[in-house]
Amino acid sequence: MPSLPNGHPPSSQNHQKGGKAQQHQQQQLFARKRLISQQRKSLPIASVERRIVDEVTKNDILIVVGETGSGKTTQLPQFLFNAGFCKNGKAIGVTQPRRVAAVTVAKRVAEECNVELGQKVGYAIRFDDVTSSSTRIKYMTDGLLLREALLDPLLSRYGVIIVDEAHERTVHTDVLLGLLKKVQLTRSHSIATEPVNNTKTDVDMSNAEVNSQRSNTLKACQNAKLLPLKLIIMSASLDAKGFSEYFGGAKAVYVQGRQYPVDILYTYQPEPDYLDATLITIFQIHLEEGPGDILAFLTGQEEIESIEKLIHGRLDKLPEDRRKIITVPIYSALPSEQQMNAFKPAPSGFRKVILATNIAETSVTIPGIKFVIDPGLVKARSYNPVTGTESLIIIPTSKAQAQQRSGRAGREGPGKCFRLYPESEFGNLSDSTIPEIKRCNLSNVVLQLKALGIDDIIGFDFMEKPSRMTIVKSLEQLLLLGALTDDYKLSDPIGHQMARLPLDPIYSKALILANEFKCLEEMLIVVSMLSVESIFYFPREKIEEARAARKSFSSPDGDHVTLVNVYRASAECLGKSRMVTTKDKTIERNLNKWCIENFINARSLKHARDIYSQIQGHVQQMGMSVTSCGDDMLQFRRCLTAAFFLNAALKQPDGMYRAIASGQTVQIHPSSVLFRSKPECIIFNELVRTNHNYIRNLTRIDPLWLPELAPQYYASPN
Ligand SMILES: Nc1ncnc2c1ncn2[C@@H]1O[C@H](COP(=O)(O)OP(=O)(O)OP(=O)(O)O)[C@@H](O)[C@H]1O
Repeated sequence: MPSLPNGHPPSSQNHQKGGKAQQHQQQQLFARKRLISQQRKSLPIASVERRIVDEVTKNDILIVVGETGSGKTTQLPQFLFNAGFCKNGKAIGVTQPRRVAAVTVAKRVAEECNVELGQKVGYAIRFDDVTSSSTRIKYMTDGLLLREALLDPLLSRYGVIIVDEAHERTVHTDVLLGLLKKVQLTRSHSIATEPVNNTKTDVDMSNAEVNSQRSNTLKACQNAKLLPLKLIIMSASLDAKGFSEYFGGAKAVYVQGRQYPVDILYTYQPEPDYLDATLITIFQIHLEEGPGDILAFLTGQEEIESIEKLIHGRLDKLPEDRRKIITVPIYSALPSEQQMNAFKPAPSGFRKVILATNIAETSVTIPGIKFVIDPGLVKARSYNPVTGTESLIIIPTSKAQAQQRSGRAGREGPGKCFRLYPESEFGNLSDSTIPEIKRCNLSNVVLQLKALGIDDIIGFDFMEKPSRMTIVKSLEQLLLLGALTDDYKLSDPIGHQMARLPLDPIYSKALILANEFKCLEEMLIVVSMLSVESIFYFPREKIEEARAARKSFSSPDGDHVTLVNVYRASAECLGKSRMVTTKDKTIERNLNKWCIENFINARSLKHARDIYSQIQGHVQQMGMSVTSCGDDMLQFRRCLTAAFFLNAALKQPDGMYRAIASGQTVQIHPSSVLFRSKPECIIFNELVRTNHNYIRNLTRIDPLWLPELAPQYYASPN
């Protein structure tokens, strides 16, 4: 019998209490299992299990289209597992465009299968792998599967790959589709074999190990008879015809029926201010509708934060008993643990209002959501290959996106979706979203394809080809960054190192250079801080105090050094080493306090610190040592120039700037610490297009450094 801490045996009363509690817990568990089993049986897909298994058996490529919530993501992999598709030791891989979906769906499926997460069912996303050698159903982001292909070019550990939410057409999905087509063809022609088991991820290995593993895998596959790869393309809002044509007339299966109805409501008139309309709708639902949580779609972190404040401001004016609302933000720049808060139930009696970007648009089931508010807008990437500039713009959603958004309601019972535009406008929306590959800089894609051994990028079998000009521009950029040799092959070691870092090529190069310039610590800080949104926080009611607080960190050298100052100060305030992490509760409390006092966005800073430690792990694995240049900011600015030389701008007589590479006229964003001083020459990280071309995140440089540090670009006669 276990004894209590004071040495006494537990009393029989305690024992009884423990026994009752345990019994109650067991009853609850049993009831939950029964509920889940009933839910599964009632899903529309449950009635076609046999048919789906037959179709997958007969067809190597299958397109599955079914209503949102019909059970595709959670059930189909289980059907295939139960039908014996993993008997040969192979796994079923399911890709998702977003991390949050991969994680939450894996958790649900593990629960449905009654197994521990990471065993039979697991997930893997960038920086977080919850799988083991026994994992047979693996949810992951599409980007992660692409990285796996770097080491295992024939994806030999998978018997089935399901590309879920293919309608989203992210850049990764499109590249993956082309790659999977090629892998499938190669695998069906290969001879003889044993499964190739890679348990290491690329970051665990040195360059030589990576190359040797790739070539071993290739040899094993060539000498081996790999089972053909089964490929399933899935979505609720898919252009099945287009996908079928791309895959040589692949068969499409339609799963009929939805679980619960969702009422769609439109406004009579277009709304002049969608944020205000969102706010009004939230309160209308709260005051007039029955119980149920609300999911509102907004376009970004800043909007989410401002609506959050407005909600709380208005709540204060309501009678005490009507104030029971909790707000939960969810957007991609939020760390995964914080994203998971959206999935936790609201305290009893409270209504949860989730303020989300399109990150919560597909695949996820957020328990409790009954009402969806959709203003019909989304922030999307846009790329101009002529100037080589990428920017984020707010555009109307497509019909497919609107359908996905409404599909987040009606998953546990009937729901309502409030579209904040007239019904006539819905008819004018485009059917599907323009594939991201047609509206972004492709340097990352080209680098990945080169690392996969695919050299002919223009000839690659994309479902929809990006423009030739965009590809050429990306090749040029990679050449200038030193990732490619003169004959456009991946350079060694720089190109290989850049491909292994899970960052934009320009940031990967910045880290490699910083290692040489002995300021890797500062560059890691900058890359981490630039990976999150809005470090500084300017509440309207305390704007002067917030400005004064920022001034205390400001550097006349520019925004990058200012970010380094913030990061260092945050660590110093904790009295720890500079690189302290934020896992400890006391540290977290101190950090929060410090952030409030200094008008720093605590969420963003914590996220930046987490990213810092993750990338630090990567660069250390690659053999780099994280040294600091201390206060020698000259050295650091020179390094920034060597890395971001493509984004240099010169002041013009009228006070505007000319971006040297694109020739565009740009101006300094008012949020920059250099807004007033307007130095002669600067490098910048971001071009934001509103009614002006604004540049953000700047550093003052000496123009003479450009030909010295980037002779490949500035010393050439062109
Ligand atoms: N985490 C969860 N908690 C509660 N119920 C869930 C959860 N995940 C899934 N479900 C239930 O399972 C149903 C099917 O979900 P699933 O994600 O498989 O549907 P889907 O057809 O893939 O939808 P979508 O096209 O929107 O991704 C949901 O409607 C919901 O009832």
